[in-house]
Amino acid sequence: MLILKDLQQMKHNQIKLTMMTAYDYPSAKQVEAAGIDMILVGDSLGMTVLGYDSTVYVTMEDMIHHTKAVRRGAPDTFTIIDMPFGSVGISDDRDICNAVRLYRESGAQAVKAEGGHLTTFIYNCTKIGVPVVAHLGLTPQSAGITGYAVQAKTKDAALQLITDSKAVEEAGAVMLVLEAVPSDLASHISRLLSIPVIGIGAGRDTDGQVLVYHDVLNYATDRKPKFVKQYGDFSNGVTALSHYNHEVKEGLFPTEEFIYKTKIMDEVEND
Ligand SMILES: Nc1nc(=O)c2c([nH]1)NC[C@@H]1CN(c3ccc(C(=O)N[C@@H](CCC(=O)O)C(=O)O)cc3)CN21
Ligand SMILES: CC(C)C(=O)C(=O)O
Ligand SMILES: [Mg+2]
Repeated sequence: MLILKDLQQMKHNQIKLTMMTAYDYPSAKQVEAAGIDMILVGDSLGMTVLGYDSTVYVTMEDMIHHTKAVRRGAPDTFTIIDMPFGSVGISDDRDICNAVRLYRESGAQAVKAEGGHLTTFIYNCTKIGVPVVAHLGLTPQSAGITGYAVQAKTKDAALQLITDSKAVEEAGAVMLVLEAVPSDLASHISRLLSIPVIGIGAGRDTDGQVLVYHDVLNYATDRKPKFVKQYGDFSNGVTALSHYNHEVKEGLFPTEEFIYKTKIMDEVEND
């Protein structure tokens, strides 16, 4: 498995870092088999696999449950667990207890938390040995306030994002995810920081990219952000399921090859 040091070294060797979300055993197996560097068990699982219209309903238990399955599917891939809404940013003691619990119960190699206000939290985690990935720009847990719009479009907001990025690095963040920000700004921040900057909707000059598994594979997602490129098509699963439905209704399935055959009823009836 690539460890944190390897991943951080890749930035300095100018090798692009790849990250993809996974939420369960089969998706994790596929991401690992594809050779992707890192898995993010995103709280996007609330939308992609649990069917909520927002990430704010995702619980600590949801995150741990899904991450344990991911670890079984991808035991050799560096895995990051999202801290769900309400589990961080409330009070220093609670925040760190939640990070410790997610880290040790899930088996993930790092926790990720949204927002530039978390420098104390990042510092406290780092001090006791929990690696933290920071997430700035569009932070979906705050969508109730910001919506899902591109962030840092004004000069003040751009300067604030630069300040926050520097601050999370100084607090000890091991990596930074930048979501939905102008590409020139993301490029600047990537050069400014020593830690890897992973972009989603942040242009091509970040140190790496992350996308959501279900978006990349067109797997029953509702709407796609502009930054999504679809590389595969799992929606054709519906065609297969319709075919199954039809064959059972018409008595076409199961055929001989799928049937257990004995003469057991001869014996039962001759008794
Ligand atoms: N399937 C999925 N993919 C994601 O990338 C994702 C999730 N779910 N859930 C958690 C967050 C939410 N994210 C989102 C959700 C919507 C937009 C979106 O619709 N953006 C619009 C712009 C909207 C606006 O300007 O107001 C776009 O066209 O990109 C972006 C990011 C990213 N994350
Ligand atoms: C979109 C990525 C960065 C994320 O936080 C998630 O999938 O939850
Ligand atoms: Mg997330």
